[in-house]
Formats: sequence, structure tokens, C-alpha cells
Amino acid sequence: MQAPIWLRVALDVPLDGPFDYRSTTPVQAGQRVIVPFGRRQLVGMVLDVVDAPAVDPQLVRDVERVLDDVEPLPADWLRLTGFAAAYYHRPLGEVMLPALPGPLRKPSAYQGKRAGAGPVARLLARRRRADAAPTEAPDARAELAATAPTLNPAQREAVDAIQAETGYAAFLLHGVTGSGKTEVYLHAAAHALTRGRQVLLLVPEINLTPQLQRALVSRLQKMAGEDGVAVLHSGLAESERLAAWLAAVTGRARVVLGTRLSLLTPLPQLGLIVVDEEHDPSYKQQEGLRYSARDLAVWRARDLDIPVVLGSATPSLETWHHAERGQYRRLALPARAVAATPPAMRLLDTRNVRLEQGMAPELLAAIGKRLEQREQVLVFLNRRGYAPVLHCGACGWVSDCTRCSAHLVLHRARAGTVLCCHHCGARERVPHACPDCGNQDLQPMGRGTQRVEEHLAERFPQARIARIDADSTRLKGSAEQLFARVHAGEIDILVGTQMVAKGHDFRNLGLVGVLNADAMLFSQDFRAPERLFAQLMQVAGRAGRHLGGSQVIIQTGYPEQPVYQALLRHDYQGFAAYGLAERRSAGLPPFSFQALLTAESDELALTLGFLEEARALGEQCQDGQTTVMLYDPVPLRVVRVNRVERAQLLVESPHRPALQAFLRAWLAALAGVPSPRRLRWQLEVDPLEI
Ligand SMILES: Nc1ncnc2c1ncn2[C@@H]1O[C@H](COP(=O)(O)OP(=O)(O)OP(=O)(O)O)[C@@H](O)[C@H]1O
Ligand SMILES: [Zn+2]
Repeated sequence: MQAPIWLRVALDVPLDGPFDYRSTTPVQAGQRVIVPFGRRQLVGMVLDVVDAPAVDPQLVRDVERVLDDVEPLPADWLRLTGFAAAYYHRPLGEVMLPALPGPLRKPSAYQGKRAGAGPVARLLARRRRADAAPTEAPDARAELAATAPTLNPAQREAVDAIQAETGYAAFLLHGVTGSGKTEVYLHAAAHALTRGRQVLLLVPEINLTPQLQRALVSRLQKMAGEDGVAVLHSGLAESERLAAWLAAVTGRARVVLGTRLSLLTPLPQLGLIVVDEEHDPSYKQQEGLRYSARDLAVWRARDLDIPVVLGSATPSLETWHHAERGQYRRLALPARAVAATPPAMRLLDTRNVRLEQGMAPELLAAIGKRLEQREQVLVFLNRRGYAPVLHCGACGWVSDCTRCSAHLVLHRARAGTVLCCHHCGARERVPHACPDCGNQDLQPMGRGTQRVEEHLAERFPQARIARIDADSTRLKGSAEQLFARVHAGEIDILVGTQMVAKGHDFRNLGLVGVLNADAMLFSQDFRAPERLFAQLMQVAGRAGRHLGGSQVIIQTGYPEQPVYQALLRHDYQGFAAYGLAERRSAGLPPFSFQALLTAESDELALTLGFLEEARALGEQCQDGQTTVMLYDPVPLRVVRVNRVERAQLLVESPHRPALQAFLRAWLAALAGVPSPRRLRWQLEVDPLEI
């Protein structure tokens, strides 16, 4: 009889693994196995083959099947996911397995009559073409040169600096909007491809910019070959994702273009990572494993000893700080690639102005003028719906959600007007009269994109107006259609939320008007000014990309605020210096490191009680030392969502290793506390929103 082979296996279960199993067939680390777990069957990832199990061999169960339809995943992928699990304090299996395409982690995909030889075999059978020998790699440089504009000196310098590095180097490509960062990425990618390496290009929210994606894919395909580009994002069907993932893993895909989840793709020949718009909050996953794809990209580059490029017009203060300290090398693209003049910025003080549906007469006049000149106008307002609340002037009643601590938002829908909760999704009919006093004259207060659109249509009846926000683009492909109409010149005024701010290279946009930016000014979140600055720079950057004389008008009641003053001067550096000085004096990131324990239950007192207990436990873990500061538990800003009441406890330390050590001890202690049945909690390391 064959000697048993002992395995350590990671499973996607909320328990600390790894788990011991026995196999009679040879297995390698990085392979998947189907194993029994309790009464269930699970797909697990083999971490290690060991001499003896950690528990009594009698108790160790047998592997049911070793899956060999995918090559064992490379050791560096095991290191990457292992690091992520340790750093974000999650069980290894909860990191590794969700990173795989769905069919590869379901036992059912391999069982039963219809499963055949499994999902990979089925896919290959469907795509015979796929297992043909890879075509010869096209000559990347020649193909690039044929279509690309000649690099300007700043771009050239950046490309040369990146290409000179073969080992680990982290670059911050700080390029103003429209400076041609994309061109730098493409050249750097081409260089890596000629060296026989794979390239990972991360972008935020790919679905918002299908045009950009297509342009990028077609350029990349010229370099990497038709089958050489894999696109990975959460909007793909399972089989598409599996196909793209397999192409990446087998090395057939030379370039992977994707959103944050693609960072966890195994890439056996990875030679360059690019993170576009590195400051974008969508790189942070907000559920499950709450990782930062940007931060992990840097870790992965260092681990693999390859270059990584972080690009942005408005880098996160964390990244800027690294560059200031010399940990990242700064490459600057200080000017626009096409139109020489950036848009003129104007702060429109609304304090003594009579607004017309939230818009100052001066802004409306400027819109009229641009329309006469046959230029397009963008009106930016980060609030969707018709009006944020319905109000009774007689008794003060407001439309509140019964399940959440939030107002119901008035929306114009096809079926008429409805009240919607943006937190729990509740939809209610609009009452004909005030539920409290019977007054029939209920008034919408404030305005969202729908109301602004409505007013602009009244003011400029000749103009063709489109609205782009989460409501108008709910149907698949509708955002793409709307943007296509804007690009084709069929739209004169575009009203939109942050969805319009990203990535689009509008050719004829002469004016950007910004409404209600002040809403973000006084948020409790210390990152709010940074985010506001980035968002406004980005939306302002849509103007005048291909024309001169463009303008950005920001309406505000607080023009003296440093954020706005820096915007006025297009002064990222000044803003960053000011922001970092503030962070330093307050001991906030990047001068400290944070973690957030969030709890929720059906009762705030219970939630807070748990966090108080957690806090006391945390103090005990410190053992008299005070390297980690534990704040008081506080309710979340929107405390109640869908009848669940939420609160958080922030912990902070000036030293990352001290925080990590504390979190390990703390979580171990917390695991020993029987948490109330109705209560759930989770830990987030390096939280973005507080
Ligand atoms: N060297 C160049 N010569 C001429 N045109 C160029 C050059 N480099 C880039 N462009 C053009 O400049 C425009 C802006 O480039 P790109 O979209 O890459 O800017 P960006 O830095 O990514 O801007 P944003 O941050 O606003 O997205 C594009 O139309 C691009 O084709
Ligand atoms: Zn609600």
C-alpha cells in the first residue's frame, strides 16, 4: 500500500485553518482538491505537503479528488494571498478561494453527469481555438510606433525611467489631467512585453469607461496579439471570467486589464504592474476581504522584484508622502498633451446670490454662452434623484425611511414620482398629504440631478440634455450609449454625478459647472477634503481637453476654504503639503496606521456594549504599553440601515508593526468572547472611510 501523503489545505470557511487531509495520489502545493468538511464537500487549496499531520492521524480524512485541470498555482501567488490574509487578518481560505473564478471552487462543477471533466475541459471544448499553439508574439515596439503619438519630452523621460528598471521600483506618475499618462503606461507595457513578461494594468470601475477600455484593448492587442489581452472585472459572466483567468494563468494572455479583483490573478511571468488613478477609492474592497488593491500591488511588485507604476493627477496623500520620503520615485507630467491651456477655474461665491434651482445667474449665463458657441457643457452634481427630501412646511414633517436613519429621496420614475431610500432600497408612494398634519402642499427640498436636468430643459429648450447617474444607467449598456451620444456631439448639456468625472476624453467640452460641492466640505471623515479635491480636479479635467478657452465654475459658499483655493491655482502640491501638515499635527494617516472594528445588531445599545467590551479587552492586550490608541466606540453616521444599528471602534498606532501585533492579540482575545447571537462584527485594516 502507498504511504499516505499529508496535506495542509486552505478552505473557504470562517475558521482559522489550515486543515489536515490525507491523499493517496501525489499532490503539489497550489493544486486544488475536493475534500469532505463536516457533512459538506468543499474545494480547497493545497498549501503544503507535510511529513505528518498536526492532529491525530486517525482523525484526518481523505481527499476525495485531486483536481489537475489547472497547473498548480505559482508559489508567488500563494505568498501574495498569504500576505493578504495575514495583513488583513482573515482566514487564508477566505482570501484564496474567492480569488478564483466561481466554477473552480465549486465541487458541483466537477460532479454529476453533466459536469464531465469539469469547467476547464468544458470551456476548452467550447473554445477549441484556445488550446491551439500560441501565435508568435508580435513585435510590440513596431506596433506601438505605428499608431502612437510621438511622446513629448516629459512622457519620454517617464518612460525611460520606468524602462531602465527591471527590479523592484515604485514610481508615482504624477500627471495633470489630460497629460497623456495612458501613453506612458502603454510604452512601459510594450517594453515589458518585449522582454517576455506579462503586464497587469489596473483601472478603477471599468464599466464606466467602455470607450476607454476599448481603445486601450485595441492598442494593447496590437502589442500583445489578439488573444494576448485578458479583461477581468466583476461585470463578466462566470464563463467569461474563467476564460480570461485561464488565459492569464497559462501565460497566453500577456496583458491583464482589470479592476481591483484582477490584482489577485496568478501571473507566472508578471513583469510590470500599473495602477491607473491610484487614488481612486474603488481600489479598496468594502466587503469580505477589505483589501486595497493598490497597496497589494506595491507589495506584489516588491515580492516579485519588478517595477510598479502608480498614476494619478491627484495622488492619495499616502502615496504622495511615500514619494516625498523617496520611497516612490516621482515622475511628473506637468502639462497637457494636447491643448496647451488648462481650463480657467472660477469660484463663484453663492453667499449673496439668488440661486435659480441651485444655479447662480452667472453660471446659467455662462452655459448659454457656451451653447451659442456650439460647445458642450457638463453640470456636475453628486446627488442623484429629484430632491433629497420631501417636506411639510406646515408642521415640519420630513420623508424619513422607517428602517434607516436617513431621508427618503424623491425620484421621478417612469411610473410617476416615488420616494426611495438610498440605503435599504425601500420604495414608497409619495403621500398626497402630510401624514402628520394633513397639509396637502408638500415641498421637495434641495435638488438632485433630475431636478437640475428639468430646470436646464426649461431654461434652454433648444439644448439636447442628457443625464448620467446610477439611475439613468441602470440597464446594461445604457451608460455606454449615453456616453457615445456625448462623444458623437449629439448632446449639448450633460448633467451627471461622479460617474461622468472619470477617464472620459471629451473633445468639445467648454464648460464644467459644479453644484453643491460644499456638501463634502464638512464631513466627519478626515479624508473628505482630499476626496473633494481629487473629484473636482478630475471633473474639471474633462474641460478643454481639445479646445482652448475652457472654463470651470465651482459654486460655493466657502470660497476661502483651502481646498478651493488650491483648486483655483491648479495646485495639487500646495494642497498636498497643507493636507499632510494637518495630518501630521493630528497624528492621522499616513503618520499613523489605523484599523476599524465595526459591529452591528438590531439594537444600538447591544452594538455599543460589544464594542465597549472589545475596547476593554484591547486595553488588556496592551499590557500597560500604549503603542496603540483605542478610541471610544461611536455610532456610524447613518447609524441604522435596514433595522440594523451600527457602530465602530477606531484603533490607531504610529507604528504599523505595533498595530499588526496588537490586532493579532486582540482578535485572539475577541475570538474567546461569546459575542451575542444577534451581533456581527468585522475588522478592517487601513480603512478608507471613517
Ligand atoms: N505625446 C502626445 N502627443 C499628442 N497627443 C497625445 C500625446 N500623449 C497623449 N495624447 C493625447 O492626449 C489626450 C489625453 O491623454 P490621456 O487620456 O492619456 O491623459 P491622462 O493623463 O490619462 O488624463 P486623465 O487623468 O484626465 O484621464 C488623449 O487624447 C491622448 O491621445
Ligand atoms: Zn431605508
